[in-house]
Amino acid sequence: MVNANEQFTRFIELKDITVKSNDRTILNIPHAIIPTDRITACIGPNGAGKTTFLKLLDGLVKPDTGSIHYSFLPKTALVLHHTPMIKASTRTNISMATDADPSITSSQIDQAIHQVGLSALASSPAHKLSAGERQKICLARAFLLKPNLMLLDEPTANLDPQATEQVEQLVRDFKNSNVDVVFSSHLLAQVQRLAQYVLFIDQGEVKEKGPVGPFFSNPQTSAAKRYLAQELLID
Ligand SMILES: Nc1ncnc2c1ncn2[C@@H]1O[C@H](COP(=O)(O)OP(=O)(O)OP(=O)(O)O)[C@@H](O)[C@H]1O
Repeated sequence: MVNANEQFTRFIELKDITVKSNDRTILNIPHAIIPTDRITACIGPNGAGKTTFLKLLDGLVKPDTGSIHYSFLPKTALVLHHTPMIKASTRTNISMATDADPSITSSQIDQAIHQVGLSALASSPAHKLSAGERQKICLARAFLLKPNLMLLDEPTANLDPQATEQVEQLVRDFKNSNVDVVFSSHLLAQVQRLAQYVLFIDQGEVKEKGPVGPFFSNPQTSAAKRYLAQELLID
């Protein structure tokens, strides 16, 4: 059931979710709603469970208990950080999306390369590109799969400010072309720039959630207060 104060047009509802690994509980979410009609950020300390959470939404990780209800027919694309490139051109790496969807056309590939700003590097060896350029390859490949929900795990990890800005703009472009986005990040300023909604995950639990503004100005839980204070020290 959706909280009466929070009217979402598209959302994912989790009930009684646990994800375990070797008897260790990695996620424990009795109930949570993730609005996908707005850009949603997952934040929390290292090892909190953010990547596992995104994999769960993607279906890559199956819950040990509980259920996930999508208010729409999900077609997800998950982009993990540190995705390796094959030793081939940018275009070939992006074309690998056709393995998952053979109906992708050559002109759609060109369009995706153009959209992420890699036209000049289309023939360059992908494994020699910068971290930012490689991330754009991953985003282009994911976008080609025509998802309605992009799940991005730390999409600007290890990127410089200029590449970060470009990737953030691509995320906005995705949203503007009706692709919902849920992303994880350790960059609080980025979350405030990009997201409208935030989920604070700590020790495998969604400890706090809500619109970005109130979360940052007035966090409710001691765990979120502590996390924000510590992150701001190193931001
Ligand atoms: N395949 C796995 N097998 C065993 N343990 C795992 C596995 N994947 C994740 N974990 C554990 O689950 C916990 C959550 O990991 P996860 O990568 O989801 O956290 P995170 O919040 O994304 O961390 P970070 O911010 O460091 O990327 C960690 O303690 C991790 O060691």
